[in-house]
Amino acid sequence: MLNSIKSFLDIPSPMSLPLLGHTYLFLPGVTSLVCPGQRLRCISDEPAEQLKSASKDFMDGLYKTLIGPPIWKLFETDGYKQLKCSHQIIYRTIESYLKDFQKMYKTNPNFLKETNPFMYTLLSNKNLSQDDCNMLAIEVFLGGIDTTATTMAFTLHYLAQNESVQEKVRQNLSDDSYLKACIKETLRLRPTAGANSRFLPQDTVIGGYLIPKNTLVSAFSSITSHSEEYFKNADQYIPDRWLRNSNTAFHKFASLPFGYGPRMCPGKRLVENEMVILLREILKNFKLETDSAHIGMVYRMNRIAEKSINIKFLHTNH
Ligand code: HEM
Repeated sequence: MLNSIKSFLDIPSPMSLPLLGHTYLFLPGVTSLVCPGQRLRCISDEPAEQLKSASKDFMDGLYKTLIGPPIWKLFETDGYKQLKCSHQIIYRTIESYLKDFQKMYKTNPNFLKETNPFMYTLLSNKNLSQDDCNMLAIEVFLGGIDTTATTMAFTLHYLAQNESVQEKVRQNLSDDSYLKACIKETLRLRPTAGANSRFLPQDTVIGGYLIPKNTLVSAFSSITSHSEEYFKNADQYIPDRWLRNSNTAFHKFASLPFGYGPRMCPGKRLVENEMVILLREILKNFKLETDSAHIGMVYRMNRIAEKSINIKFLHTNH
């Protein structure tokens, strides 16, 4: 059955979400041009704070708006108001930054190409309108906020819980592969996306069933990634299973935290690098401890921790 996931996730379907008078384009490939750290570095402190709180409201508002019957189409519900207000803040902030980049593109395109290839690619694409550029830039922020924060927080939680794994990370800090294995193991146990979904553009046979065109099909890899059928000791945090030299083999579609195919997450490489850099700095300087035992996930727009993740950071030189 897992092999059949490929048949529909591989569909190069264009996807757009018309909302709030704009169209979210989700163009594959475009956001993958963002360098690590760039999306945070180009925004100064105060607007970054505003964006942070607006993006939380945006995710909450979007969830409340899309989860129930669409009464927001008849009148503005509280969720819709939250969504609209946060969207305006995000849109205005990004728009003003984009204007600065546009000036730079006109006066010194080569400098922009070197220092911000993402913005250069957006602005030099003649098929994109001003609104398209704004929406794609917004995607880079919104696509990566909750997902990255949740994965970071859970990785710190698992490392705090598993002292021997934490020590092994510290001993292998110069080599990214063990830290990457920890991130993969966090995403296996606590993936921020419950499922990967596609609307079928044509009638498609999946796992022996004929599914009609336009049906929304979801592969719940958050279930298979937790299943003993695919992972031995599935409930345990064992990053070693992801190392190249480990003897454990498992199906490549059993854990798909970044999706698969033309619409898979374009932020994957960026976020892996960001998290490795941050985790390495934290573990160099701090020993992690926690009193929390099990922390599950709840569904919002992305899956997030069901409660606060509390971690003690103890200076290693004390
Ligand atoms: C741990 C962090 C992240 C996780 C777990 C994650 C996960 C995902 C998943 C599961 C999808 C849907 C893939 C599919 O349907 O096949 C997705 C799509 C997307 N992600 Fe991420 N993501 C993360 C970070 C980021 C970051 C940092 C960015 C931006 C820099 C980003 C931008 C996007 C965009 C734009 C899409 C839509 C792609 C499309 O539809 O073509 N993500 N992500």
